[in-house]
Amino acid sequence: MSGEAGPGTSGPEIDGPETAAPRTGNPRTADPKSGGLEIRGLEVRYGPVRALRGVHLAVPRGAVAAVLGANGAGKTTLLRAVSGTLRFHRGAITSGTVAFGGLRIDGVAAAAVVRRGVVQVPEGRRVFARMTVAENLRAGALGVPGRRAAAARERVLELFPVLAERAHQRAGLLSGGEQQMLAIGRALMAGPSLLLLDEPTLGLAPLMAARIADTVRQINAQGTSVLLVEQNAAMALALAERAYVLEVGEVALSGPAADLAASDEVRRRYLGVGMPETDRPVGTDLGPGHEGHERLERHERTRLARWTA
Ligand SMILES: Nc1ncnc2c1ncn2[C@@H]1O[C@H](COP(=O)(O)OP(=O)(O)OP(=O)(O)O)[C@@H](O)[C@H]1O
Repeated sequence: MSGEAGPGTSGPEIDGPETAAPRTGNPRTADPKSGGLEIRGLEVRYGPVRALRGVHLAVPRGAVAAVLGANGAGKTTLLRAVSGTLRFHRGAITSGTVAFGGLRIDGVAAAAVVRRGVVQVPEGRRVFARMTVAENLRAGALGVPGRRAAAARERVLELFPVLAERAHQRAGLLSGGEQQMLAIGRALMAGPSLLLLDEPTLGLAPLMAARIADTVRQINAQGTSVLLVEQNAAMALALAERAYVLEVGEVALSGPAADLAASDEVRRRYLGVGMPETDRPVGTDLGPGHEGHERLERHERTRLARWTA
């Protein structure tokens, strides 16, 4: 990683790549009550492509942490490594650990990671387009006991009243912003302790993006931790307590979000280039992992079919 992105250019409070390790020791022995996410020395590969290297990151319980970085920096890969969905994209953790609530979750199947309370909202608002809004929400509550699912549904509809109004509409007919609300709502149906959000404002008009940001704040205020990946650096730094900047698969900078927002380095490289992709139409940001999304969707459909059979 380039030395130019180190602490010298960014103020004393910001950790450079060498000092980004979280405080706790072995995740196997970490305090389960801490409830936080701890990533240590993470390396991820897609076949010969190394997408992440030596990544340390922590999201304490109840916190919002943001991950910034240019296209291809490895942000989505990081979320996949946490949610156990790498294998749907032909990727694998080749080194390091991911722990949540003091227990290792690397190597744990995606459905089991959800049961541990970690749920990802994938990039590109992957709602089930042909299913209704209500069916999409129900799909998010697979395996959740009835009473808890009903409470989760109530919470979701309170956060997003428009989803109640559109309950019987096909998800594919919703606007981009409404689809994003549905994608977040579906994730919340599982009652997560940690929500992984991948570019939730991508392609949305500024007003809708601000609404989504408000909702993220609300969700966090209700007790859910958030790991937020965003190219809209200004928004992410305003929401998060702590932030990480990924560059070509490595943590180049990390520290309190306010310090990063004030750093010349971050201002020059990431602020003011906040939303370069707002012109992209909703749902077309497929990138190299597109096939994987389809595999993941097939996997979810199979689970759904088993459940409804
Ligand atoms: N399924 C895949 N197969 C092979 N390479 C992949 C796959 N998914 C991602 N990559 C590669 O891994 C690296 C990190 O990609 P990733 O999508 O995690 O970056 P990102 O920061 O989320 O970028 P973006 O903002 O464009 O989504 C890139 O070099 C990308 O080309």
